[in-house]
Amino acid sequence: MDTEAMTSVAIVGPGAIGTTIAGVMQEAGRTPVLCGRTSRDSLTFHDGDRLVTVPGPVRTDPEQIGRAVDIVFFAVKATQTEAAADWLAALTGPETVVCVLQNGVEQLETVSPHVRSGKVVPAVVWFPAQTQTDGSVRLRGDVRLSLPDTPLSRLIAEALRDTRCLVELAADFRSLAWRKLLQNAAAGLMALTHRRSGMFARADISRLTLAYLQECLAVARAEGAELGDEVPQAILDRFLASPADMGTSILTDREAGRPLEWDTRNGVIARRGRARGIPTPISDVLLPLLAAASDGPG
Ligand SMILES: NC(=O)C1=CN([C@@H]2O[C@H](COP(=O)(O)OP(=O)(O)OC[C@H]3O[C@@H](n4cnc5c(N)ncnc54)[C@H](OP(=O)(O)O)[C@@H]3O)[C@@H](O)[C@H]2O)C=CC1
Ligand SMILES: CC(C)(CO)C(=O)C(=O)O
Repeated sequence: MDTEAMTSVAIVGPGAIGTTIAGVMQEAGRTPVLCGRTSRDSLTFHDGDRLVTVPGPVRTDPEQIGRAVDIVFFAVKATQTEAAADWLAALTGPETVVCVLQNGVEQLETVSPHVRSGKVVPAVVWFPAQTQTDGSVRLRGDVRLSLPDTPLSRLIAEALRDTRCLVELAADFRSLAWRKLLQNAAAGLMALTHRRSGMFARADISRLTLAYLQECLAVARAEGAELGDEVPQAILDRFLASPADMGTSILTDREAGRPLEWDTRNGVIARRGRARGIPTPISDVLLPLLAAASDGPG
């Protein structure tokens, strides 16, 4: 994998995040192989200024994949990892590197068992993107990823070189990943209320968010994340500074009646807290509500 020209790239999960990464590669003159669940001729994303079309087709049958690629961006929801595992089997060989574009702190545990090379790079995805009713993707921020500072991550950064996706190699990836998880955990409140960022301006929601983030922070620190006392307020301030109509991918799923990534984004706090003897009373109330909003009878 010495030169850019030789690097073959596939995107599994051409949704909001997968389409954005396909789009930035397309802008730089590199068209990835698109692998999804729904057959489509092309993908489109726009950011207000630019509209980018990525030629397809979106392939839907892993058995039609003839050979392994160099790099896979794996961007299905965490709830869809098992169902998409056949793509990983078809696309990966001994040298393939899989970069997991999912929220959470457990990508290595959940995705590695499906990757024969064992070469898996977790990512923190910082940008908001949302699929619109016409199937196009709306990008609402600068395209930015953080990866652990390792040789495998440098191959991913190289594949995205000269695109508008900023790739940061983080010395303390664990802390960054937990910082992002805390943001996602708080965003889970939007899925419960069916409201967008504007709701954080309510005094009662602000108080609940801060109390919940304190609980999450205690667990994150016990897990080895180095996060300061200012983090809960900084996360709340970020929601307050966002456009009032800014949503989150778990709210998009809630509105579409799809399964929610509640365990990956919120359940993990209670699970890890329990394992470390840290009480999580707020999670203990929120989790059954998120779980019931996602799965099961009624
Ligand atoms: N959206 C955002 O702003 C952000 C999302 N994230 C995280 O990124 C990850 C991806 O989220 P997002 O892009 O929003 O999710 P989307 O639901 O928009 O995209 C998921 C894509 O995966 C496809 N898919 C589902 N099952 C399979 C399968 N078995 N095989 C192949 N493709 C499949 C879906 O197909 P179909 O179209 O048929 O449903 C869809 O195209 C999540 O972990 C999320 O939390 C992180 C930061 C920001
Ligand atoms: C964009 C962001 C940060 C909002 O919570 C996110 O991670 C998501 O939508 O899943």
